[in-house]
Amino acid sequence: MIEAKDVSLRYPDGTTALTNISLRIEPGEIVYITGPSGSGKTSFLKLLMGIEYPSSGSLQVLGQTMSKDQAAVIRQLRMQMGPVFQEFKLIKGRTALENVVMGMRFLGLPTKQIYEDACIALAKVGLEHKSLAYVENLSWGETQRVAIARAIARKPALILADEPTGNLDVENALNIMDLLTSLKDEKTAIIITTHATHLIDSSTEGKLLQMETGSICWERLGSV
Ligand SMILES: Nc1ncnc2c1ncn2[C@@H]1O[C@H](COP(=O)(O)OP(=O)(O)OP(=O)(O)O)[C@@H](O)[C@H]1O
Repeated sequence: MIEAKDVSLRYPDGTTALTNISLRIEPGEIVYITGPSGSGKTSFLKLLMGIEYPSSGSLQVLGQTMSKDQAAVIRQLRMQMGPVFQEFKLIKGRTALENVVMGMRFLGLPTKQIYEDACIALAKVGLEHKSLAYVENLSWGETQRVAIARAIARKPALILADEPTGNLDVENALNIMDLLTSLKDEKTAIIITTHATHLIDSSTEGKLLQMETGSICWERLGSV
C-alpha cells in the first residue's frame, strides 16, 4: 500500500524535513508516528497525500508513484484517502452533515447515496444526534469526530490523521484513538501522528514509528 525507499524532503527554503525514510505499510495496518515537534511527522503525511513530493528517493502510495509530474493522477488518488488534518478545517455556517457531504462531492455517487453514507459515517462517530448542528456550535472533540466522519464517509483505503487528539483531555483523546483504530479493516491502513505516547501502551495494536530530526530512529510492533 505504501512503499518508501530512501525518501528525503527538502522544502524550497532549504529546510530538510525528512532524510532517507524507508518503510512499507500494508493494507490493514495501524501505524502511529511519534516524535518531537519539528521531527517531520506532518511532512511525511504530506508526502503520502501528494501535498509535497520527495526531493529524492522513491515513494509509492496505493500503487502510484508520488512525483510532481504525476500531480493530475495524484489528485484523483486523493479520493481514496481520508485525511484528518487540522488545516482541512470544517466549514462554518454549515451543519455537520453538510460538512461530511462536501467531502464526498467528487466521488461521483448519486446524491441519495452520498447522504446515506454521510449519515452512516456520522453514526459511526456517535454524532447522529448532531448531524443538523452547525459545526461552530460543537465542542472540540465533536468537531474532531465530524472531521473523522468526513474522512471515513468516502470509504478510503488510507486514513491519515495528523495529531487527531490535539489538546483533548485523556478520556476524550482515548475515545478518538479508539474510534480511529476501530475503523481498521483488512483493506484500510490507518496512519496517526501523535505526541500522545501516553495513549499508546502494550495493549495497543499496531506499529509505532519514532521520528527524530527527519529520520525514523526506531520502530516497534504492538507496544511502546
Ligand atoms: N512549508 C515548509 N517550509 C519550510 N520548512 C517547513 C515547512 N513545513 C515544515 N517545515 C519544517 O520541516 C520540519 C519538519 O516539520 P513538520 O511539520 O513535519 O514536523 P512535525 O514533527 O509534524 O512537528 P509538530 O509535532 O510540531 O507538528 C521542521 O523543521 C519545520 O520547521
